[in-house]
Amino acid sequence: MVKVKILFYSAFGHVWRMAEAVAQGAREESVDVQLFQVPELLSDQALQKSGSRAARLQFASIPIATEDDLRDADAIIVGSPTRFGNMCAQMRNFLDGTSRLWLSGALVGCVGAAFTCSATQHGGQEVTLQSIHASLLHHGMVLCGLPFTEEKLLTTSEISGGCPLGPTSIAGPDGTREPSPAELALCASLGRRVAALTKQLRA
Ligand SMILES: Cc1cc2nc3c(=O)[nH]c(=O)nc-3n(C[C@H](O)[C@H](O)[C@H](O)COP(=O)(O)O)c2cc1C
Repeated sequence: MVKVKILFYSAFGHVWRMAEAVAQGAREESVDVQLFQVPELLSDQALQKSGSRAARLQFASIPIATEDDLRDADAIIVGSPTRFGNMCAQMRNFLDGTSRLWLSGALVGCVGAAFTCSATQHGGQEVTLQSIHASLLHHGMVLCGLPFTEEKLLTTSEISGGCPLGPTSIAGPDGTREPSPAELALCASLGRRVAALTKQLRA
């Protein structure tokens, strides 16, 4: 069965919620879906101070990925919060630890995609997605995004994340805005698209 792996980091839960929606969409295509978070780099004390320790408890049961967990993936979908207009250090650190996969060409031809969340509407979402895409392309992966045939990409009546590079969400300056139904629908759509494309490539 086609294996779709979803890899994410989340400090306050927004990217985790998006990851669950991506997974739900992929499962609709009857593929094997696994969710992983990447290792934390901050101390418990630092997490406590930032207020993210409690939020992270909500998804503490999701396994922490190792490089080997990706070896048999047919598709990898990566989610990271936007940090200073880029992916977060935890995701960068994890991807930097995938040299053995790169050296063996294990991910060449694997399907890849990305999603992100930022505090502000123009806080660097597309640059973050591109930074993830660049790493996936270095592994020889085939990228999947969201076409403008996605109805929710053209929603004009509400402020919403999402772009052709992938699903996005806006947490708001104080982090209280949750991913909206339209944004989660785009996450699910990406999951479905990646799963369907991977099945076609593997057939
Ligand atoms: C160190 C740091 C840097 C950040 N940089 C940006 C940024 O460049 N643009 C932006 O809009 N939001 C920025 N944010 C806000 C995060 O993107 C936001 O907290 C995150 O998307 C929430 O996702 P999460 O709940 O999954 O952690 C930053 C947050 C932190 C802690």
